Amino acid sequence: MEKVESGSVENGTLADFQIPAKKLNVVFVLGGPGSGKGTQCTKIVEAFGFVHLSAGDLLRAEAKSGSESGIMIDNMMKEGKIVPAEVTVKLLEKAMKKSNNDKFLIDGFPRSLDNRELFDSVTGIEPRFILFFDCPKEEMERRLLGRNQGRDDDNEDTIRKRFKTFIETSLPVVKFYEEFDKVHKIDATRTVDEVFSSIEPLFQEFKRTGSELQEELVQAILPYLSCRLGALVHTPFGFDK
Ligand SMILES: Nc1ncnc2c1ncn2[C@@H]1O[C@H](COP(=O)(O)OP(=O)(O)OP(=O)(O)O)[C@@H](O)[C@H]1O
Ligand SMILES: Nc1ccn([C@@H]2O[C@H](COP(=O)(O)O)[C@@H](O)[C@H]2O)c(=O)n1
Repeated sequence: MEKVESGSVENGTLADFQIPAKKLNVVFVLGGPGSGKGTQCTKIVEAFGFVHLSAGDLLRAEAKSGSESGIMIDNMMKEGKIVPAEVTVKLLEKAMKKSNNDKFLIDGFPRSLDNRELFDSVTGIEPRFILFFDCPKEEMERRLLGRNQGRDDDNEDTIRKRFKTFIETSLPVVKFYEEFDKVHKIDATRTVDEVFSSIEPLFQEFKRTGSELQEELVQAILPYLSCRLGALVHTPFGFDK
């Protein structure tokens, strides 16, 4: 098993992170397979400027990358099993360090008590709260079979295994956080917009200010501006003909 380099951690902070762990805003998004986590994360990102990190997406990308652990990840996902925490935490840590943002929605994580414990000891990050999408199995199954995104695990056999893992391994994480009053349980059976309306108030404190929106705009147009500047420098008389 690959081990997370402990050299990357200093006093509960990610050493090469620009922002101390305590100042990062992390929300964990949990719920059964197909309960609508990814769909709502997209809407939260649009409205509140979070970075969306889906543990499942990171694992799928790693599986495709041809890395040493790729085949093991692929096999575990096909069996609906939880990939060893060392692998998933490392991928999340890497993705978080790459971002300048201080607000992260971590979707589909922690999926086991092992996931939770390792993330805590490696990053020192305490989640602000946990969104838990509550949805009956029949509705989740209907949604997964209709998703049509070419996922290898959206078939009846793997879906059955994913539900079993969810009940046996992931629900204990929700119970853990319930003890600390950190869980917002959301009725996920409603329409996408209704579900979003019910979670929106939980994110009001993260509403972007005017200057943050301005900064985002500057960041978005910077690559274009530097490209134009480069063109000007290389054009005789300093302008395009
Ligand atoms: N409230 C909703 N009502 C009906 N369909 C929905 C709703 N939310 C999401 N869906 C649809 O259900 C399917 C699963 O949604 P989504 O991918 O967001 O779930 P998920 O919880 O992220 O699943 P997984 O854990 O398997 O990645 C998608 O096809 C999505 O369009
Ligand atoms: N923390 C996690 C998250 C996911 N997995 C594996 O990925 C599969 C797909 O996850 P989705 O969130 O995209 O549905 C899941 O069934 C697990 O096999 C994991 O191991 N650990």
